[in-house]
Amino acid sequence: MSGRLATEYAAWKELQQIYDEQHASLVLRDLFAQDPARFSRFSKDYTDPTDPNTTFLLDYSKNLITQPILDTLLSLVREAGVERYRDAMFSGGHINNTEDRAVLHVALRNFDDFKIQEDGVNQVADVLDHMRTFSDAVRNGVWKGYTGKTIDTIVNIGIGGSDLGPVMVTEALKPYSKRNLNVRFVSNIDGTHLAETLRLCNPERTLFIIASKTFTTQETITNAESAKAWFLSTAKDQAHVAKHFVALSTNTKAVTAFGIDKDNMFQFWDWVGGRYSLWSAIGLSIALYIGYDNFEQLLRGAHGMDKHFKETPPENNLPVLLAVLGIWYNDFYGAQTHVLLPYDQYLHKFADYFQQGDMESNGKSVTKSGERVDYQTGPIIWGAAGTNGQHSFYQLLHQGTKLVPADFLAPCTSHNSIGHSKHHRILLSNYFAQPEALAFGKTEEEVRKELGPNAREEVVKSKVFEGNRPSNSILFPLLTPRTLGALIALYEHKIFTQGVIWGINSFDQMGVELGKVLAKNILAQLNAPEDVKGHDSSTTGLIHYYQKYRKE
Ligand SMILES: O=P(O)(O)OC[C@H]1O[C@H](O)[C@@H](O)[C@@H](O)[C@@H]1O
Repeated sequence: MSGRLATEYAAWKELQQIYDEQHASLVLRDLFAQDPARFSRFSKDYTDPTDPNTTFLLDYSKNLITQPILDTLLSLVREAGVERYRDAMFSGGHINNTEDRAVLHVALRNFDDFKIQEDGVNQVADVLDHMRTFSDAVRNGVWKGYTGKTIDTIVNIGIGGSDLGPVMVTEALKPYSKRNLNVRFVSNIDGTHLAETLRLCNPERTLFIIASKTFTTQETITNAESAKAWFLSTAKDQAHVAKHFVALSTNTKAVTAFGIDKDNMFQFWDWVGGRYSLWSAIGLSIALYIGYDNFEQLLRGAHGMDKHFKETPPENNLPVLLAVLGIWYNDFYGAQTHVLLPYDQYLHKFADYFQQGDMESNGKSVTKSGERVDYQTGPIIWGAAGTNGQHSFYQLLHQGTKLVPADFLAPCTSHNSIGHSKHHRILLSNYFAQPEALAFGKTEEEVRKELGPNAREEVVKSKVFEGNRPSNSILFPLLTPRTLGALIALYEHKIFTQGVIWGINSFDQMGVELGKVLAKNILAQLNAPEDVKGHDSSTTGLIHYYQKYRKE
């Protein structure tokens, strides 16, 4: 267990010095002008080591780096022991030290390639088989509801890691779905979410998937109980539940206590973190929606990236490169956020997904050995699909006072070539233009030339784009299950690498606990004003106001 403070590394100190001395002269316009080979120097073609047809391009030339800076960032990777930690993860080491657990989402998509020893790993193939048999039966209409009708709607009830991955992937891979099967997601405890979803469902033809690693999450269990009550209000007989409710969990006892048959439970293990679980049984809604074969392609794409991450030296290792570039801005330039900008409507949930993936992993302020960090850790992740973002927040990206490093992602070919791909050409012209505008801006001189000698001074100034705003561009042929798997794993390993450098445990989530405990206490006090005890005056006042106006 390392958990060293990142600021103690020699490479970190060196980077600080480089930043202090050079940042004012790191200007993308100049860097490109000085080096005609900059693009080829700072871009990489990825080819899946297990499948030559899965490829993408990562262009990181529009970053505020030179070769010596990148070399120093990579020295930091070596000094922090990223490769050692990576190997420990892949071999089942208990790198989640606070919970004393292995971190083995890579074992869920391994296909017997890496040798991994840990309880449960040898059951992965059986669970995948179970998922295949079940999803085939539902999709082919062999699995029937209690009145003999086929299933037409899947409702996944889960939250956090038991929701966001399946939501993102089913949206992303919609072109691979069988269009006569709907998939819906209920996550929020707000009854509105369940009520509005149930309005669209026929109890005779709906399959509920109760997805919860722990099977104790208040939102999920409450939603699941209410869904069961809704179902039974029509189906009447408890015996019919078996045809309409399945569970995805590590907690067999709680699943059977809920009334779900053990045969209808899809197992996973404590070494699968919630936010890394879409590859496990938690992906059942994905397999149902796009078919098991496509789900397997997703896993295989991720496995290809795992192999790349495990076997490639840092200077050519794409997750490592993304990680160090992020650290350069986060820790030396003081960037607070990182924006994910997919130019693909199918990826419109990508940023939401990595909000949990990144922020729950690296939003920590003590190291693995319990020391308070004296530097910034995980960034705020946000984003939206292009071009919508351009008409919303890009103003700030271009001319605001904040530095927001950006990742632009796009497919060369769209699944929807309407208008002879006219839409896609326009979309991609924006995908190419935005990083260019961010990087190179528009000088005062250029603005003056454009507006002529009579232009008002304030207008000239308002039209200047300072530029020098960094970005990565990722371009792939088509958004296939395999490519998506590779892209998700790319970001997972980026997060891993940054966590190791920051010396934190990226695999626990203690920060979600306190609010849960306080809410439980407050729930017991909501009935009467005199029950409200032990709070500050603000919390007490808020609860009293609610009690005055609520209606059952
Ligand atoms: O799958 P579960 O156990 O219901 O947990 C759902 C979510 O709960 C908490 O918010 C965290 O622990 C998340 O990491 C987790 O994904």
